[in-house]
Amino acid sequence: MPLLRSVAIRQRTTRSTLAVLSSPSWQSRSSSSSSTLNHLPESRLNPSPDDYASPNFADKADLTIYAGRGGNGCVSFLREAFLPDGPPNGGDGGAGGNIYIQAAHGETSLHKLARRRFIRAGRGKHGQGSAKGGARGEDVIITVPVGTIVRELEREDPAADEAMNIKAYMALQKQRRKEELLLEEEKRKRAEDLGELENEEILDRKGRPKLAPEEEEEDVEVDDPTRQKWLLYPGMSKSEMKSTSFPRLPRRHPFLQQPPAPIYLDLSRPTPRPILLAAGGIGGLGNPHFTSREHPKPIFATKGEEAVSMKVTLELKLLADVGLVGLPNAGKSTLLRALTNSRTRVGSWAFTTLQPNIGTVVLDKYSGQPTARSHKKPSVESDEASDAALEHRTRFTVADIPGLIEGAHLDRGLGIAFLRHVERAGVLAFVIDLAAGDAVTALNALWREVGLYAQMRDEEERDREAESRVDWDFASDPSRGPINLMNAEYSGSSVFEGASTPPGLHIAGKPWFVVATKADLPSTQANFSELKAYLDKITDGHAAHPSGVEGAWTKKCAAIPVSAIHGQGVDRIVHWTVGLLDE
Ligand SMILES: Nc1nc2c(ncn2[C@@H]2O[C@H](COP(=O)(O)OP(=O)(O)OP(=O)(O)O)[C@@H](O)[C@H]2O)c(=O)[nH]1
Ligand SMILES: [Mg+2]
Repeated sequence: MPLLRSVAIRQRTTRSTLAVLSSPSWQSRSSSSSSTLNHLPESRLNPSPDDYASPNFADKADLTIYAGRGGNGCVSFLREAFLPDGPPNGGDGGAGGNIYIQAAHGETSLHKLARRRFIRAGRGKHGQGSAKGGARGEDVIITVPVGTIVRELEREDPAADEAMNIKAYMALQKQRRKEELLLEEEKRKRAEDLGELENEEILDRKGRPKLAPEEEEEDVEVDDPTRQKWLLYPGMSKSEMKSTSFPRLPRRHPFLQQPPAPIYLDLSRPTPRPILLAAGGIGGLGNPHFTSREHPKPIFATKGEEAVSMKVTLELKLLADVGLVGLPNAGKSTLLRALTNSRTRVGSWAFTTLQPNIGTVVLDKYSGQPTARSHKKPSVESDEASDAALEHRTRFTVADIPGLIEGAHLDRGLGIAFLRHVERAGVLAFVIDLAAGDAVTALNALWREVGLYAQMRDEEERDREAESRVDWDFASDPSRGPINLMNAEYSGSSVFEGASTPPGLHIAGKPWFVVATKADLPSTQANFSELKAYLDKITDGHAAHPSGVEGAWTKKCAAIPVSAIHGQGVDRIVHWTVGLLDE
């Protein structure tokens, strides 16, 4: 045993000496793998490709949500010594859990929801004997990032269907009774016309008019849907069940009204309170509710209501103030690093960035004193909170998205999936690599993709609106429409107002500027001067807006030369952006 131990110790020492011996080579290997891809010294702005933070991210999630169904009422009677036939004491069923949605600042991604796919609220517990009511089902609150859009795709509402069935059944019964009465009257008239002899044949023994045989056959019994809602004392036979007469179903009102279909929510601000998506089913009533003279000992209770289930799709549009748009490898991520504290990935190949990144530019250095002053006067329409934010702008956010390539609007590359994040940005910054060919051509190519994407979105939005309009007509109920509980902007009405706005203007109308990056590289001067001349022409109105959209923003098209990798010229971007944001 001691021998074994000594061998083990020796092995360990040899391994550790090996480690010591090999440490220089290991270090050199690690330094080579973590070195940058260019000759420049490694820094925060020129990091090695593996020096980055990559949070989990998803900007879409399809969910199926199930509200909880109500618990059943209970049929029970008090049983005590010397009290063989006690009064009914069945408890009521608990209500099912509701599903709410809430937008909160802490959330940044939908990846957790995308993985969950199904969300169920708790079901209400059944009532019990001794007048014990069932517990309520547990509610669920879905927390999403600010900037999420919720769209309902499909809904199943068994309670509403049941109510419809009952209504239809009632109408049918009424109609049938009316017809019967008419028939009776007719027969009586006929009987009066004929002599008393035939009279005996037509009227049956009770004096009611006899029905013709074929009429009796036609009379098909339709099952009473209200019977489905009752729950009978356990252990009763089917025939007993059929023969039991039930009282009228009591009218129940849910505590929370199910919002009408289709739900459409634009959660562009944090919601102070959760918003209801699916209301849980109502709990059933216990048998004491049905005690009456005819039913002194009711052997029935009502079942809990089935609850709504629906398919919803969540889409996150990041709410950044500035969107960086550029070809792959243009230097967007480096620029984001230079502007903010972001640790997004940087690499010298196309499609380094695979997911949108958001960074925050802190203007006040956390002192509460903005360095770049906002000159915005408070506007009347916007509410106080946003005014306050504008008055003391201490920070703004920048979104870096994967590079766009030609044909991105046709879903080539990665860009299209992420262009929607730029859609909401207040300002667009086109990042153009001065060392990668003609800057004007690059700018035009980028604008073309963005413009085509914008037009496509407009068409999509219009189609969607048309579809929902058809639905409303069908329902012939003007109050039904996409609800927007937040009073947040409903893009269907505010942005896309039919033929009055040219397609694509909601993006082309945004203020924009060009960041001409990699200006530190040799022979980029001429390229920059050409770009600047082109932008001046656009501002003066001698050249058309590169997107080709009429009425697009051409107020002050600027080009700012920077070297993001050295952090030079970046301050100008900050000042220029604040100026545009406060326009
Ligand atoms: N010389 C120089 N190189 C730069 C500058 N900015 C970025 N680069 C380099 O350009 C390469 C691409 O930079 P990224 O920031 O990853 O480019 P990107 O636009 O985010 O690329 P994708 O994410 O693939 O679209 C990297 O090797 C950077 O070091 C700059 O100002 N000067
Ligand atoms: Mg990138």
